[in-house]
Amino acid sequence: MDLSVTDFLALDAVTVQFGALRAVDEVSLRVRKGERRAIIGPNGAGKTTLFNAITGVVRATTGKVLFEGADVTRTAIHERARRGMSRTFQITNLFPNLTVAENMRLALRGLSPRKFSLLGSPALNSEEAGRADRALEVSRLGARRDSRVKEMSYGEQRQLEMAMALAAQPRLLLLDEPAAGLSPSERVIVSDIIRALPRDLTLVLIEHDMDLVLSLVDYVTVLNNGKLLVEAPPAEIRLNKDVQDVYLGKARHHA
Ligand SMILES: Nc1ncnc2c1ncn2[C@@H]1O[C@H](COP(=O)(O)OP(=O)(O)OP(=O)(O)O)[C@@H](O)[C@H]1O
Repeated sequence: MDLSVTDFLALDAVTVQFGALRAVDEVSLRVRKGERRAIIGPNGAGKTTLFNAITGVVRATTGKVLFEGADVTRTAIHERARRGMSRTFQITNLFPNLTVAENMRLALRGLSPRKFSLLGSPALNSEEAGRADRALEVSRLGARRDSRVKEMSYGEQRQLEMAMALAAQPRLLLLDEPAAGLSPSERVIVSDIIRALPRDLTLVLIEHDMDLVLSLVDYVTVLNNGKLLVEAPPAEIRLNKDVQDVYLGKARHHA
């Protein structure tokens, strides 16, 4: 077996502890290059904390995170980003008074809005501008470059977040609830965008909408109380009794 293919992203017994709470409890998983993986589970299961441990927002208390064979467990966020990890957040992270193009510039330069206003509007070089344009096209915002973020729909704002994450040309893209808060028609747009992403881009996504998620991914990891409950292809997930008890049952009660 080719280890460089099988172990694109590997978590070995990762635990993230907040005081007495094990938000993530000895989770091990392997994601292959080009795979599309969903992380699902009820509220508080540890999904976002697991994302944070992968990207470096929090450090694993114990266990290891390996990215393309390198141990990145203690590596800073920006260094993990430089190695090819990119993510979106559950809550939008945009600058509402700036245009789409200006937000893209900030994302590419990693600047704060304060520095941005002090420096004016530093132009992108042609390679960066090309990347920004391609990411906007893929995210179906090619015609919205000059729109102010605050004038766009929430769905378009989520698309812009995706464009900003894609502009970094990641090899691993992590999407935290990309369809949360969207209308049914906006969900269709976001799922079409995700489906059309290059197949060699490895994708890990958290999503509460089961129909959406099961139609997008190759494999599903279910967390419950910080622990890995089930790993299976989408077709098996709906039929799994443990998943029905723990996840679908709770989701029905929420509805
Ligand atoms: N910084 C923190 N300090 C203390 N506890 C935290 C922190 N971050 C998360 N938690 C707790 O860890 C547990 C897991 O939270 P997490 O946000 O990872 O779950 P989740 O599966 O993403 O939930 P949701 O679906 O509601 O977003 C929860 O009990 C949460 O309250």
